[in-house]
Amino acid sequence: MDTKRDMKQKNPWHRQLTVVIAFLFVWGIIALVTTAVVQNKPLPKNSKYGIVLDAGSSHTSLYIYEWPAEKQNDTGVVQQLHVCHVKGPGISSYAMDPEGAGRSLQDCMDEAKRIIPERRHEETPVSLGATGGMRLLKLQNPEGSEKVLSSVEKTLSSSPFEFQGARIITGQDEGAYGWITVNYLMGNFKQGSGWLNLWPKPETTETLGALDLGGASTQITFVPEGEIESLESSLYFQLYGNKYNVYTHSFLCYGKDQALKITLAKQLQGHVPDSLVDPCFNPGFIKNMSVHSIYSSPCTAGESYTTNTQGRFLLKGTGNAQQCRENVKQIFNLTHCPSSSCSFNGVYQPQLQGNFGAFSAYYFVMAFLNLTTSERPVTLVEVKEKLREFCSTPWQTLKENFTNVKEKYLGEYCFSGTYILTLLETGYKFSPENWNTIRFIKKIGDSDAGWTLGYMLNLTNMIPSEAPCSPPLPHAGYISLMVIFSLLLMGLLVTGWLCFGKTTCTSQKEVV
Ligand SMILES: Nc1ncnc2c1ncn2[C@@H]1O[C@H](COP(=O)(O)OP(=O)(O)O)[C@@H](O)[C@H]1O
Ligand SMILES: [Ca+2]
Repeated sequence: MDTKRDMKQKNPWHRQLTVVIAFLFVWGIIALVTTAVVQNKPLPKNSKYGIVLDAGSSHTSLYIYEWPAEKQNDTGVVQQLHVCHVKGPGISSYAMDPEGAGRSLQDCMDEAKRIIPERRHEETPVSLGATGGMRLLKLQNPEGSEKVLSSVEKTLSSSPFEFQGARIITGQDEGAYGWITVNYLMGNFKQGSGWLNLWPKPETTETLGALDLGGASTQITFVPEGEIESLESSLYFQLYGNKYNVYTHSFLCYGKDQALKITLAKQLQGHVPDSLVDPCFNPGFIKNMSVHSIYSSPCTAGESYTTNTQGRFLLKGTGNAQQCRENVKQIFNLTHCPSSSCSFNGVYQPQLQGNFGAFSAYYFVMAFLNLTTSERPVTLVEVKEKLREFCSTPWQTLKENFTNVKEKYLGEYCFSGTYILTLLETGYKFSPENWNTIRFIKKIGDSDAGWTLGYMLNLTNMIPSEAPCSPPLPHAGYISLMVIFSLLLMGLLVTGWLCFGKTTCTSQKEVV
């Protein structure tokens, strides 16, 4: 005991040194933990925004998208923040009042100004894409369509946002961007990065086909199994390092509103009577129609006709789904096919492949008919049975049961449902066997299925062709590992020092 006390007395620095090292050790741990906590504190939300206006044949919608500024190249980070529905008809209806087209967008633009933080306005891209309605107007009245585009351009470019153009997009682009949207939202464009991704990626990643039904045009887009025979229907994408050969076709005039005009024109066969009995409308349904509204479209312009003196006729429903299907079938020409396989009107289509998401009017109509919400997929037989039952319901009963549904839509659901069935079965060749590959969808997550998101991702270069290089560990993981390893090292150091210190003491003791 005396020897020990002697030693401490002999070495007065020993205790102080231990205290200093212990203090440094504790301080070091506190510093490390504080750094980790501060570094991993969630950053304040730093979002960027983009605006796309979908100028459809029947209406215009303004979509606002949002994404975290630091992650814009990752897959699946862009989300729909808001949608504003423009009051009034689609911009193609303003050919006689082009200024009205631009004016109609103002309310939604003001709404976008309120929603997007002001400091982001200048850098927020805004663009407008017009689809089937404007494609038809351009065919019929090129000057009118230019005036309408200039008018909407004036409104958009006078907003504080970064104007990126107002243009008519091609049917091929409409199909392609719809396909990109649904697959982006489904997370199908998997990124290959990180140290855990040591395996080579499979050649083909499963993607979802896209079926879009509008009022003026309709698109089908999917990745087929083999080669795509026709160059004009073939798209090649390299996204996040994956390669895709995509088939797409857009049928102008086969949107449901134009298809109705063609179906009616086929029944009139150029002679307009005072009344037309039509199986595609409910029994008791009567509508006074103008002959001009049917024949003024470029989709029916080929047909010559003679009309009665008033230029109007009464459309009278009989509600017979089977006969309606026969009438609708007549607008699909199945007699010639110059390729190995076709959909209709001699248009090449490879064998259907994989699952499909059907959106836009496909969804509106099938949702109304209760053909989307079942736990299990609805069969083709059930769709036909539902249509038979719905079409035969008297118009008066429908009106009483669905007081909150727009009368224009309600009156057309029998035709629209039958048209969808015929387009999918007779047109695209879906059968009872692969009918269950179709899902009728409105949204994926919080974002609407449609072409606008894909359009914006492309316009702003947000889908890289190669997977972006990212560090093998996420930031939080990196900091945590650094702290753990540092603690381990310090622990080792202290243990070593204590042991070393003890040995020295012991040997000192022995020596003393
Ligand atoms: N609730 C609804 N029920 C039935 N049809 C609807 C409903 N909402 C929209 N539609 C229809 O969806 C279609 C949308 O087409 P739109 O995008 O305007 O045309 P396009 O894509 O051919 O330019 C129109 O036929 C419109 O009448
Ligand atoms: Ca559309």
